[in-house]
Amino acid sequence: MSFLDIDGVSFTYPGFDTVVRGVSWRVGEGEVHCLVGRSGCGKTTLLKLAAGLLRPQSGRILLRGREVKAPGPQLGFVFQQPNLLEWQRVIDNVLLPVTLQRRAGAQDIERAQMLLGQLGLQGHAQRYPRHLSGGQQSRVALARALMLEPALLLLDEPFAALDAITRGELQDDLLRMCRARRTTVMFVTHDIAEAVYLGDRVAQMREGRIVQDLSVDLGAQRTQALRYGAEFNRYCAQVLGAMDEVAA
Ligand SMILES: Nc1ncnc2c1ncn2[C@@H]1O[C@H](COP(=O)(O)OP(=O)(O)OP(=O)(O)O)[C@@H](O)[C@H]1O
Repeated sequence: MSFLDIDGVSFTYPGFDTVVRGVSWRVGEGEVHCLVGRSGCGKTTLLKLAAGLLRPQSGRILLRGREVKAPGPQLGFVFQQPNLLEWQRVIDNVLLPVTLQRRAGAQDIERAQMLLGQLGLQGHAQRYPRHLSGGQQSRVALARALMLEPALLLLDEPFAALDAITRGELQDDLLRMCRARRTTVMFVTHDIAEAVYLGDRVAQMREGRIVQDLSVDLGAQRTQALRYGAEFNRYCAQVLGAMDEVAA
C-alpha cells in the first residue's frame, strides 16, 4: 500500500466527454510528484479527485489505505491565485483553516507566526493582502495550506503568475518546508523545468491518461544551479520528447 493510491480512476463531468480515463498513480510518503501535460488534458480534474473535491465514477482513491471522500484536514490545497481574503490581515488568512472550525488559540497564533517567519514574512503578519507583492501573497497561501500540517499538499500551478526569480525562491521554499515535514506533494504545472526541479517523479498526462511516469534522480537537496547541469536538461528533454510525440 502506498501513501496515496489512485487506482483505475475515471471521471466525466455530467454531459461532457470523459476527462480522466482509468488513471492509476501511486505516491510514496514524503515524495514530491509533479504532473505535466497540455492544457485541458485533465490535470486539475485529477488533482480535485485526489482532494476529494470531485468523486470518481469508477476506480478509487486511497490515502493511507482509507478512501478519500471529501476534503479534510489531512489535505492542503494551493491554487494558481493565492485567493486570500482581502479584508483580513495576513495572520488571519493563515489562521483561516483553524478559524473555520473553532476559535484560534495562542498555540495556533504561534504556529501561524512561525510559518510566516519560515517564509520570510515575519514583519507582515498585521498587513492586508493588498500591501503584499504577488510572491508574498503566494507565500501566505502556502503558509495557510500548511497551517493544519496536512499529510498531503496539492498545488495547482501555484507560481505560474510569478516572475522567474520569485518563482525559483518559492520553489525552494516549498521544497524546504515540505522536506522538513515529510509532507507528500502533488504539483500540477505547465512548466517542464519546474516539474523536473521539484519532482522526485514527473508524470505526464495526455487526454485523460498518464502516459509517462519518470523518476528524477537528482537527489533530495535541489539548488537552482542544478538547472544548468546536463543531467537536469536530459530529464527536461525526456519529458518534452514525450510531449512532442503527441504533437507529431
Ligand atoms: N466543470 C466542468 N464542466 C465541464 N467540463 C469541464 C469542467 N471543468 C473542466 N472541464 C473540462 O475538462 C477537461 C480537463 O480540464 P482540466 O481543468 O482538468 O484540464 P487541465 O489539464 O488542468 O488544463 P489547464 O492546464 O488548462 O489548466 C477540459 O476539456 C475542460 O474543458
